[in-house]
Amino acid sequence: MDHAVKICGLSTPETLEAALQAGADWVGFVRFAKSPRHVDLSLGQRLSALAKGRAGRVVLLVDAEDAAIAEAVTALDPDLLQLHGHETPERVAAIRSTFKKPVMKAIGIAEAGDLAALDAYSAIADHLLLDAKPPKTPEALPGGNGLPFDWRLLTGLDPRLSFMLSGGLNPGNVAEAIRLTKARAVDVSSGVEVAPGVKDSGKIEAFIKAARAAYAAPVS
Ligand SMILES: O=C(O)c1ccccc1NCC(=O)[C@H](O)[C@H](O)COP(=O)(O)O
Repeated sequence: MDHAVKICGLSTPETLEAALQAGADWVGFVRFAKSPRHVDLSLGQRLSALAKGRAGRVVLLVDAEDAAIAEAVTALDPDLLQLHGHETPERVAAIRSTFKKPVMKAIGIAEAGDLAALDAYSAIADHLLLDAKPPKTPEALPGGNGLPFDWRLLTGLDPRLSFMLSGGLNPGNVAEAIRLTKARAVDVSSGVEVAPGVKDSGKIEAFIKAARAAYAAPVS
């Protein structure tokens, strides 16, 4: 995942094409009915087929049962499963083994103590996504809220730990986020939208360009 850029929550062929043309390494499709970015199986299948061989295809699931995972895997044929709920390390291991797909576990970070979860998940998941914890309001989504966490919390991490950074990134702050956290991969959803669930091709291009420039810059 070195220097990888993921655009999450794509739900139209036009914005997916913009992400692919701009050089996204990963594209994400959300399977969570309460999300404004949710794709049904038919649309997800169509979008995933458009991306096949051009970028890694990620299906995002939240505390999904095996049957729901099975239908998403069958229809969307993902290259990676992103688990964005409260899945335990045991559940992550079971999903990985049952579906024979690499998994990326999202871990919510709000304070230093949240980093304690990293050891258990890094032993099992293929990738870790460090994201902001959702606000404690009943209507908040488990992710995709456009909120950053305090990136300084990551400065003491073992430099060998590879993770994807997300939460409130946008074209204007992604370079600083990469510089501060040394994240080897970045992920965005709200920061390339004009309204919840409505992606903007220009913002997608700007985000990928800014991340690429940051990764090309000499390390300070
Ligand atoms: O995007 C959603 O609607 C969503 C719903 C449920 C769980 C996760 C969800 N999104 C996760 C992401 O898009 C990102 O991986 C991450 O949370 C960053 O989002 P953002 O802060 O909006 O860039």
